Amino acid sequence: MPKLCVALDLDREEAYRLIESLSGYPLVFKIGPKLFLEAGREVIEVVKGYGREVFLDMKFHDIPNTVKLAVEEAEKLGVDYLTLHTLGGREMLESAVSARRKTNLLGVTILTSQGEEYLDFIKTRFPSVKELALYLADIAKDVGLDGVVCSAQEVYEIKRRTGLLTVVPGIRVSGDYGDQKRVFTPNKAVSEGADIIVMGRDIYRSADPGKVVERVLESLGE
Ligand SMILES: O=C(O)c1cc(=O)[nH]c(=O)n1[C@@H]1O[C@H](COP(=O)(O)O)[C@@H](O)[C@H]1O
Repeated sequence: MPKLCVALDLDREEAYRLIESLSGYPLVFKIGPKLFLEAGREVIEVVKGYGREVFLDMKFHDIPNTVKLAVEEAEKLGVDYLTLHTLGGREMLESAVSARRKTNLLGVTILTSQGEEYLDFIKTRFPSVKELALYLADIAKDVGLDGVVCSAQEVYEIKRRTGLLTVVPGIRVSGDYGDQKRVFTPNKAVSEGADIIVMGRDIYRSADPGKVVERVLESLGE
């Protein structure tokens, strides 16, 4: 059964209100840098207190030793999912895997806010963003990551090639794309092979977040 992940790109108080109001639904809650810097580990405890899964989205991209130390700390926090950039390179990813115990390590391939213009500097090797995302997903598989973050544009091919857990942001039910470029509906993403879809603004900016969550879960067959 695919999962819905709610991105809590909010203030501490707003995030706590939203977590509480949505705590009855089987959701994954994603904590990014803004909320983590403001609320710290307390927000992780709040989510866990409701018995829900925690996705700590720090998107590490640093030298191998620094990333390894960060993964060790995330393990101590007991988060369920943790992100790092596959563009950080094979050695960095292997170093992260060496520190991983229980947390699902997710390699971000190409951000959903990036489009074809991103490729200008590596065009000779990769004719499209999709090709580059596939290449990075293959590395993620190779080094032993648990999953990848990718757009719905390439998730089918990534799933087919790697069998990894697939996490797909850039999901919209409204027409307001904001900064996202590669955008798909929940159904389309899931039918292409997404295991977890990530939704932020369409939920937390809605007048009735619970209703949006219910509709999305319903359409996913919950
Ligand atoms: O790693 C992520 O979660 C992520 C990767 C990516 O390629 N694109 C992307 O949008 N995200 C995250 O997914 C969420 C999407 O939020 P909305 O665009 O508001 O639905 C944000 O928290 C982003 O940080």
